[in-house]
Amino acid sequence: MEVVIVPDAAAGGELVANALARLVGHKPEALLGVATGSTPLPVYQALGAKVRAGEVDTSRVRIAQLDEYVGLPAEHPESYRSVLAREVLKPLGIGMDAFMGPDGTAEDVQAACEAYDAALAAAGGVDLQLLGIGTDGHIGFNEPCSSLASRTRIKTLTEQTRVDNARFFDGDIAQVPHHVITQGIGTILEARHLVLLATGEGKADAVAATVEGPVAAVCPASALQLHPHATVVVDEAAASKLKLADYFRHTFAHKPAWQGI
Ligand SMILES: N[C@@H]1[C@@H](O)[C@H](O)[C@@H](COP(=O)(O)O)O[C@@H]1O
Repeated sequence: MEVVIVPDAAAGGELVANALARLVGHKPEALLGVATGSTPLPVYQALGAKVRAGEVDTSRVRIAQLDEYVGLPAEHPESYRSVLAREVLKPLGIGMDAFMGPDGTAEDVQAACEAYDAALAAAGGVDLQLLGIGTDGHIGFNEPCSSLASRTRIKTLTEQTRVDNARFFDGDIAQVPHHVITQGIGTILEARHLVLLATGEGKADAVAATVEGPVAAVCPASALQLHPHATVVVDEAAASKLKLADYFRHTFAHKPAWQGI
């Protein structure tokens, strides 16, 4: 696992956007796995700027969704499908025909989950999966003690996650669904490159457990330690509880520039 410590969220956004641009440069039809939440927004902004400047051609890029609320109509402004259409697809100039995600309104949720896993595999698999992290170490919506081998399935949110996400629902927790569909941890681990981005002091404990703790289902993000190509990009605040911070800084500073992340 590589840990890159950046000065701030904007620098993290630029670093990850550069990695995405480089990927799309050598694989124009790349399948990019994207995450919602506030943390990846600087990535989408930085990549959007490159698209507008003509530095990146997204005409063949495909986008895959990580997780979704169950029961919110697709057109609800806070369904993750709507959020991604607004925050990722539109700024990157990508049409909904290049988008794939689970159906959060399906009557048979389990069948919709299995269909999504099959669709990801049929599409050739995710090339780069961008991840945020919850304060409890969740990735996607894989709450603590999710099986590290899990596939896409329905999950029940913890109250903490519902409280954290109420800000997107006018601060009204009653509007936050209890159930979600999330790519499983086993599904996420199948992506060719995992990039987890974390910013702010509130993520420092979760980042330390992810990077320096044991691989344990109680911290779902620690599963990244099992992946052959996982990159954790953190700002100084999110890195503040890493014991090996100086080592990570030294290693990245001396890495050959051509290698990227
Ligand atoms: N399902 C999403 C996660 O994918 C995201 O990583 C997390 C953190 O969000 P933020 O980046 O806003 O802190 O929020 C939600 O729970």
